[in-house]
Amino acid sequence: MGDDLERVLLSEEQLHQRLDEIAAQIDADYEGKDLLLVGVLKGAVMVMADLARRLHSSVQMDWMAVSSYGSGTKSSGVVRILKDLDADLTGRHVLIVEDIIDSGLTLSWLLSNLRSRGPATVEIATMLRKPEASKVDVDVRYVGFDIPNEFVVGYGLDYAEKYRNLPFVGTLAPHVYGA
Ligand SMILES: O=P(O)(O)OC[C@H]1O[C@H](OP(=O)(O)OP(=O)(O)O)[C@H](O)[C@@H]1O
Ligand SMILES: Nc1nc2[nH]cnc2c(=O)[nH]1
Repeated sequence: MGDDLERVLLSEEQLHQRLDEIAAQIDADYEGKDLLLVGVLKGAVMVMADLARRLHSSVQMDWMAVSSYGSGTKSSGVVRILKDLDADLTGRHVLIVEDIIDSGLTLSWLLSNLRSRGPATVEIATMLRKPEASKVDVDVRYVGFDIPNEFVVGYGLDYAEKYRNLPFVGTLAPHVYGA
């Protein structure tokens, strides 16, 4: 995989240090409350696993898989549920866990979908956020890193289903895109 990478944007150590800080914040914010973490497949698998292990209280974890009806690489904001949650959200404290917010359209849809299920609270944690996300009115409680508007892979993020298992976040060399 090494030859396919252009540069490392965030090292494994940087990601883990930031997760330590975010987990401490979440522990403090949800003290005495039952928390349900909702991971958005597939990209959020790494951040979910690493974040959940850092939390001191016992949390529940559930998963959703969604697909945007966008053409090409852009999300359209029209979302189809491929796998729904098992949990009933009524009265629950829900924390959506994402790997990246790019256009923000997926999350905006997800937020209103989950809010309609009667939870006590719904908040969002994302490892990465791109500048475009600021155009959508979504309040993100926990952000790992604000990154430039570049296509990134690793730590759950793929290009054509590859590179998800890289332990860091990086950019791809032009030859990978066929340039
Ligand atoms: O803010 P947006 O522009 O809507 O993009 C963000 C979404 O894109 C990625 O998922 P993707 O559709 O690539 O699926 P994956 O997690 O299975 O790779 C990511 O995990 C977010 O869910
Ligand atoms: N792999 C990957 N998926 C994304 N989905 C939205 N933005 C990105 C990105 O930069 N990389």
